[in-house]
Amino acid sequence: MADERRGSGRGQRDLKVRVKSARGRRISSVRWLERQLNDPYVQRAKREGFRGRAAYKIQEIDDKARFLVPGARVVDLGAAPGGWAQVAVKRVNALGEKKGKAVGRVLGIDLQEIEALAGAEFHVLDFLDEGAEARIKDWLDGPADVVMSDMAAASSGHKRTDHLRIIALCEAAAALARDILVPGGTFVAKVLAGGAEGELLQQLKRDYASVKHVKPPASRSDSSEKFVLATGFRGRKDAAEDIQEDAPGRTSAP
Ligand SMILES: C[S@@+](CC[C@H](N)C(=O)[O-])C[C@H]1O[C@@H](n2cnc3c(N)ncnc32)[C@H](O)[C@@H]1O
Repeated sequence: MADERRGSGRGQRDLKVRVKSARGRRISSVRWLERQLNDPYVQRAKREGFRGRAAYKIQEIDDKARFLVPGARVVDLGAAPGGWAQVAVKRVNALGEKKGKAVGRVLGIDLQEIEALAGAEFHVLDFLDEGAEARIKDWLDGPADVVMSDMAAASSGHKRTDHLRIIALCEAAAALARDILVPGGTFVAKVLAGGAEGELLQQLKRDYASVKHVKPPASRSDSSEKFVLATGFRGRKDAAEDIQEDAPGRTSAP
């Protein structure tokens, strides 16, 4: 977090401290601190060893939809600092911990470096770069059961621009999901108010048995964020052929 101090007196200086929020916006540190101190999810994340309160968003979504199952192969887009990955690692490896059996896989990418996490593999990558999808496919080396995206571009301060940017990220994530998901797979991605719309929503409805928008309790009520949750990937004829070549016989997570 950037921290810049202006003003002369100490009280005045403290009040004028500015911090950079996760989205790059500058907000008052007083407001930010108040929010952190009063936020039960922030305190809980500290107690439970999560890297951020965002972890509870995917935990709550998955508590209802149950796609992070033991053995699942998960792609985590916009994974820094690693909260969603922590939840995924725990859930896809549950059998492994108990019985020492084959475990799931969590592959995360982000613009930023992510601190190592046992059970996950992280790469620094701009998902919008040409060739990003090919690199993820190379690293994954096989199909995925879940593609999840919490990617959010730095806020421009202009609602419509932010909405268009997040939809562009969501569209790119959906395109990857369409290429690598096994039949029955799940796609979950952050969108803003208005949700997935237009061609993206139509495409998701064609590709998945169920498409809905969810706002988990951990997502702040004053935030326009919500998530599109698409389950029961129908499979794509050509995608299915690619997947069979890579991993014969694989249809879904055990
Ligand atoms: C809200 S944070 C993700 C939090 C994460 N799910 C967690 O639980 O720790 C959004 C992330 O999206 C990443 N991001 C935004 N645009 C991206 C892009 N084009 N490629 C990769 N990551 C991107 C940002 O760097 C940021 O770390």
